Amino acid sequence: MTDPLTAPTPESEAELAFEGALRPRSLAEFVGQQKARGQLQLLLRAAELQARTPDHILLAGPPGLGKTTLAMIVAHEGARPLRMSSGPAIQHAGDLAALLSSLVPGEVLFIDEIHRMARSAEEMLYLAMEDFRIDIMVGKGAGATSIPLDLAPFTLVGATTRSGLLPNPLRDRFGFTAHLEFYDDAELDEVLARAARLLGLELPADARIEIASRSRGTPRIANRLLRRVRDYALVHGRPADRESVRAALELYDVDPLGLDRLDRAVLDAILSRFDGGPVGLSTLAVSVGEEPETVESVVEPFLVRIGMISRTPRGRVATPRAWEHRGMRPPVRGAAVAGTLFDDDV
Ligand SMILES: Nc1ncnc2c1ncn2[C@@H]1O[C@H](COP(=O)(O)OP(=O)(O)OP(=O)(O)O)[C@@H](O)[C@H]1O
Repeated sequence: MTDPLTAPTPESEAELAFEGALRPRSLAEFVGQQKARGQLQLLLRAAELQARTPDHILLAGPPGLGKTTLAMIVAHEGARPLRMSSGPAIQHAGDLAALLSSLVPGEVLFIDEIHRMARSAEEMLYLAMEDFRIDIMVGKGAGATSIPLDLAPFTLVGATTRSGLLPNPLRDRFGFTAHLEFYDDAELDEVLARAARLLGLELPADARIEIASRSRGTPRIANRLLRRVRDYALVHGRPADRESVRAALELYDVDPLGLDRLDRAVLDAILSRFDGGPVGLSTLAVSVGEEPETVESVVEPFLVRIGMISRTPRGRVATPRAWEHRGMRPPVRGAAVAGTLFDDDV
């Protein structure tokens, strides 16, 4: 169901390679996120002046806004080695112990989707972050003992699309949290200009604006749309101009606001099946055949941001703009909205 153009993470090797080629390598090359960038710069410089490892860093925000890129930059700017892992890969404390005990001094450890790490590993991480030490449990039951193991000093960079799911003790151990925001059109224009330059593609300003406005505030999506436009121009022997952008994006079903199939399915479900809401998250996710997490972390933030839906204590509700955008009329409301409140995870 997820659209490959706007899917939260790369779905193929080719896509990964394409993303890799366009990834900024330094803070100076990193577009936008001015506040987070300035804060990070200060933190890295202070660590450098004191010849120590930088504080642990938490990067929070929707997919595709540059969390992995920033983790790589933290390593690159300090000429430190980088180890990459992810929450789902750490399902036992032992997985984390193996990872931590093999770090070299000064290494940057990036854990993507850190909110999905096993609880037992999370607890081990507290001590590791604070004291660069872990306790390894040996044996079972009454005879079990713990052996302390010193670790090399490291910087943990955690990334999460759901910072609210992180337990407070873990969140508190990060020296700095950057909340990445959606990019505005001017920033996406800059991302696209840079990408076009790297790809050796001539992309006029009006074509860039057209792509930027359909990129859901997300550099990953801007770069993907650019790739499709480049293909279109190549196959049709046309310049990558505004007409090519429009034709290519129409072909791929990306509407003028950047809504893709899943966004439209979610909106249509709220409008048609639930009379505009309120509807709870899991009911909504089931009705569009998606995981609640995808609806919550990928679809909703953007629809809320562009004023299509609002989150209320009783569930998701479509706004007048959503009715208008989908060319539908809101129903005439009676005394109560019936039949939608059978899940409580709003
Ligand atoms: N500020 C930026 N300037 C230029 N390009 C960017 C920027 N942020 C992201 N990108 C581009 O978008 C792509 C996706 O970024 P990245 O993988 O860092 O996102 P992410 O937030 O880690 O996503 P996920 O949550 O899915 O891991 C990168 O390949 C990079 O080319």
